[in-house]
Amino acid sequence: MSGVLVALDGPGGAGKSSMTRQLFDALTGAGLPVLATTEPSRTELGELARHGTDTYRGLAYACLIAADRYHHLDSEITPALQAGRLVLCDRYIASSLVLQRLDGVPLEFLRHLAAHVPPPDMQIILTADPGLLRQRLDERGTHSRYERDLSSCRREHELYAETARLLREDGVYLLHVDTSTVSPAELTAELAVQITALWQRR
Ligand SMILES: Nc1ncnc2c1ncn2[C@@H]1O[C@H](COP(=O)(O)OP(=O)(O)OP(=O)(O)O)[C@@H](O)[C@H]1O
Ligand SMILES: Cc1cn([C@H]2C[C@H](O)[C@@H](COP(=O)(O)O)O2)c(=O)[nH]c1=O
Repeated sequence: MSGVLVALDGPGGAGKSSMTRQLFDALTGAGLPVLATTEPSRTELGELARHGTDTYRGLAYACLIAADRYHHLDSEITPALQAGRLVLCDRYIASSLVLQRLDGVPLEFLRHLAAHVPPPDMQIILTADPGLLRQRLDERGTHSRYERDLSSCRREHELYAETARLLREDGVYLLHVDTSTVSPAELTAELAVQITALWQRR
């Protein structure tokens, strides 16, 4: 039996990590065999990518992120899917199609790098108004140079909207969710219903 891959992406501060944890708790509690994971991965290569945003940029960083994704697929995601598990991945291809473009990497090159990456069975894009994202990041603290100022929040927000359109055109099942108007608990419940329905249809 094959598993299901759900990717959560969206601008910094949209709530990807919080929602991944809440969905893990809700879906595990409902008896589903969930693996929650993240990109960059928790491997040595992933840690290099996660902590290397001030050292590596542009094409080189895009290749580092892509290498980590292929290694993550080989070492963790594909075995879990083959074992019939539900994989929740905090950041996946959509993050590259946005963040690496913020670095000036051409879309065509990024698509080429992702040519052998399996698309998720469900792509969730969490979003919120850029001003609110900025406020959340200022309160929580930023994680990287991509979260520096309001103008980068705005550009990231626009690129996620464009990326959502591109992924839909490619046939990816995509939910684009605004987190500014719904409470985290309501959102978790709503997304857990959608994921459970997908799980039952697999
Ligand atoms: N739906 C929400 N409503 C209000 N605050 C939220 C919501 N989701 C997340 N937050 C808060 O916003 C901050 C950022 O959340 P989180 O770290 O989950 O975002 P993220 O998308 O994973 O960010 P990053 O890309 O920087 O890792 C945290 O302080 C979190 O508590
Ligand atoms: C998957 C992915 C990640 N990144 C970068 C962006 C951030 O600097 C870190 C992730 O940290 P966060 O706590 O989740 O914000 O990795 C990237 O540039 N491209 C990617 O595809």
